[in-house]
Amino acid sequence: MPAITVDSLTKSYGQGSEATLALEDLSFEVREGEVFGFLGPNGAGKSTTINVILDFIRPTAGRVEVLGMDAQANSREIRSRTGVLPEGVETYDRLTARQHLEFAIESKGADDDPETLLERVGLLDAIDKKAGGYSKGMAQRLMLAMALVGEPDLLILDEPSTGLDPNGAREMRDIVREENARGATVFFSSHIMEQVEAVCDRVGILRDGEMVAVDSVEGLRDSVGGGTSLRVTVDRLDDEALQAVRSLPDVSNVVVEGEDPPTITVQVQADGSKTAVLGELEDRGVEVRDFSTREASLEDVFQSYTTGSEVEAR
Ligand SMILES: Nc1ncnc2c1ncn2[C@@H]1O[C@H](COP(=O)(O)OP(=O)(O)OP(=O)(O)O)[C@@H](O)[C@H]1O
Repeated sequence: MPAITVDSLTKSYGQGSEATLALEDLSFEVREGEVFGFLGPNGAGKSTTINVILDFIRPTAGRVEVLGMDAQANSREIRSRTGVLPEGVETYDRLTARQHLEFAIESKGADDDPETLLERVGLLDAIDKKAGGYSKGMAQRLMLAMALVGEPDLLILDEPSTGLDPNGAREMRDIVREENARGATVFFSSHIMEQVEAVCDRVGILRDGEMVAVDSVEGLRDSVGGGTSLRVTVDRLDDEALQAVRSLPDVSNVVVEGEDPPTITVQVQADGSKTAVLGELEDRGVEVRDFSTREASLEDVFQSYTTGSEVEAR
């Protein structure tokens, strides 16, 4: 049984000409026991999906099942077995971290110890301080501790690294791993590939309300094929030159990265194709001002799936 099944989900906000189509016929599964990274740029529809999963908003069409139950009919039971780190801070200024946790523990009928949870998220020092005086990162740590209450079967984390410094982001990843090792399924959203590739078994890439890729981190890595990313700055760009580069063998993901100065990035698979790209541009009368190369990363895959229309997804 999958932990989450999203089936033909459509959500539009507003009506008539004012309507925004946030999700369009979205389908995917999160398997039991996996860490699933839900990636997409701002506005792709990640929070909307999470809000439907938790029955905070109702879909326009389609259906969602969570832990084998209907998301709408069984939302109460689903929430009792799920730990949620929502997007944006939702702490109460006048309550301390201990009071926040006591409240969460009582509402879930759990028997966790607030001190143990706060120690795990690195907030034990501030246990009796009011949340109103917390930094963004501290508030985020407190919200995470609340999500961990009651050893949930499913953790849903919406942009969990928001407000965290690099150390905090690393600790967050450690907690995701520990929770997963305990048996929890983890579903987390991010707009930064780097944050998900270290901990995720699989990644789904969302763009404009549609899933454009779902694969294991390994599979995505294979799709970059150990190639090289070449970045070229030129004096001008035209369609003919772009088309010529696109039609070269062993060249993919030709993306116009900037207009001023005109810059393109290209993924090349073979050693010779780098010179072929530069040669092709010069043959078309385009002057190469500068170029650099680096090993292609998953970030390149993410970028190629989520930017502009100048994309040739492989
Ligand atoms: N309550 C709302 N009313 C109208 N439009 C909305 C509402 N909530 C979201 N939208 C629109 O739906 C689309 C998807 O938004 P959503 O917040 O789900 O994206 P997201 O991927 O979570 O983005 P972010 O990374 O910025 O949080 C956007 O175009 C957004 O403007």
